[in-house]
Amino acid sequence: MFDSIRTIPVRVRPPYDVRIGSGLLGRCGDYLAALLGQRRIAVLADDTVASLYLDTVTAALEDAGFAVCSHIFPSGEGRKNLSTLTELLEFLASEHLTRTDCVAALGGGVTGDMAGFAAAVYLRGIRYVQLPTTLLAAVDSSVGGKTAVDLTAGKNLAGAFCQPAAVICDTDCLKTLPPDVFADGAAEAVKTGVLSDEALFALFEDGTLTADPGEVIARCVAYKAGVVERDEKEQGERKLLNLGHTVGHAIEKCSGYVIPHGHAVAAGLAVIARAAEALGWTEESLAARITACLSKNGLPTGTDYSAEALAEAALSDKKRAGGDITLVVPRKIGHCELRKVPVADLLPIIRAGLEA
Ligand SMILES: NC(=O)c1ccc[n+]([C@@H]2O[C@H](COP(=O)([O-])OP(=O)(O)OC[C@H]3O[C@@H](n4cnc5c(N)ncnc54)[C@H](O)[C@@H]3O)[C@@H](O)[C@H]2O)c1
Ligand SMILES: O=C(O)C(=O)C[C@@H](O)[C@H](O)[C@H](O)COP(=O)(O)O
Ligand SMILES: [Zn+2]
Repeated sequence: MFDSIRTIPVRVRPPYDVRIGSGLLGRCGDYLAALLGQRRIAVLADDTVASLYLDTVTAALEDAGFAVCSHIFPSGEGRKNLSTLTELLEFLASEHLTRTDCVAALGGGVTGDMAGFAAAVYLRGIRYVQLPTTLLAAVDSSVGGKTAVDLTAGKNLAGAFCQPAAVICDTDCLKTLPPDVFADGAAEAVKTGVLSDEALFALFEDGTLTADPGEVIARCVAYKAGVVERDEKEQGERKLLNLGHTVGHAIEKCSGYVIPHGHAVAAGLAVIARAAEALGWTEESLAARITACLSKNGLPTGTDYSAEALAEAALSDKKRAGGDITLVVPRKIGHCELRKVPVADLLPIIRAGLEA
């Protein structure tokens, strides 16, 4: 028997559902056929994920009447670039996909971001669905419609807002994740807990994440869906979802994208929490609580890169506007704020977070 399916609506225009449960990949065909009508679908996956799940997904889609083609590319953030995007677009064109057809992003956040971007620009936009297979993609990247690739100058610098038509999250996929990749997802989940409320954050302090990931995914998705519904194009509130990312993206860039996103965000979250406490912006002992929670989930709480290197790398951040940059500052669990500071202040702020 299958576990129950949790369904979280995302009320953007047009709205879509995030379905979370065990065994969903093997049953995705009928659901998608009912949603999209039977048509052609291009499944895009990295090599690791393809070897694990492509046969299951292809069979489920074909059984439901879809004509399926698939394209496999090498895994890793180092491949989230314009060259792979071009490869995906050329594949869709070579298969003569039309505007009534669909793309399926089968994989983690790298695949979801790139396949979503390809779907956003191919023929000026065709529909796509997210089939997240990492914890990070389940709790964060598959929802909300941010798609992107990295440029030499920095992280996610070319992209589009483009919402998926559906998100189908099969929690069984988490069973094949290496511990470090599971931890990457924990970083975004802890971030969500800090933004959301004490009750969600407590789940990551007490180990519920590993005991009941379906519940945690549903709660993180519900929080993110609310933010996206209120501010789809990141004009204000949605910037809060970048908590830990100013320094996190800088760490990724300094490492040449060898340090994965989740680990970098964890370190970035610890740095901004310590800086905020040292500068008197936040309640005492919050940084210690956040860093303890990150450690408990197998994540780093610091970095070897210098404040100078990180501040320089952060200059390409999308929250920079002219001479100012907007930071996401934790005040207490369940309350973070946007704080605009002169770019020149970034170095002493990061230094405070590294030294505290
Ligand atoms: N669009 C958004 O809102 C958003 C949000 C958060 C992060 N992101 C992006 O997501 C990316 C990180 O995503 P990620 O951590 O999922 O990385 P990823 O997609 O590279 O996956 C990590 C590794 O796990 C492997 N993998 C995936 N599923 C597996 C499974 N079930 N079993 C075994 N191995 C599996 C992959 O092949 C890869 O090697 C970054 O590029 C980040 O910028 C985007
Ligand atoms: O959905 C959002 O909004 C986020 O900021 C979620 C982040 O976890 C994610 O890493 C996102 O890709 C960052 O976007 P960026 O605009 O800062 O590149
Ligand atoms: Zn992120």
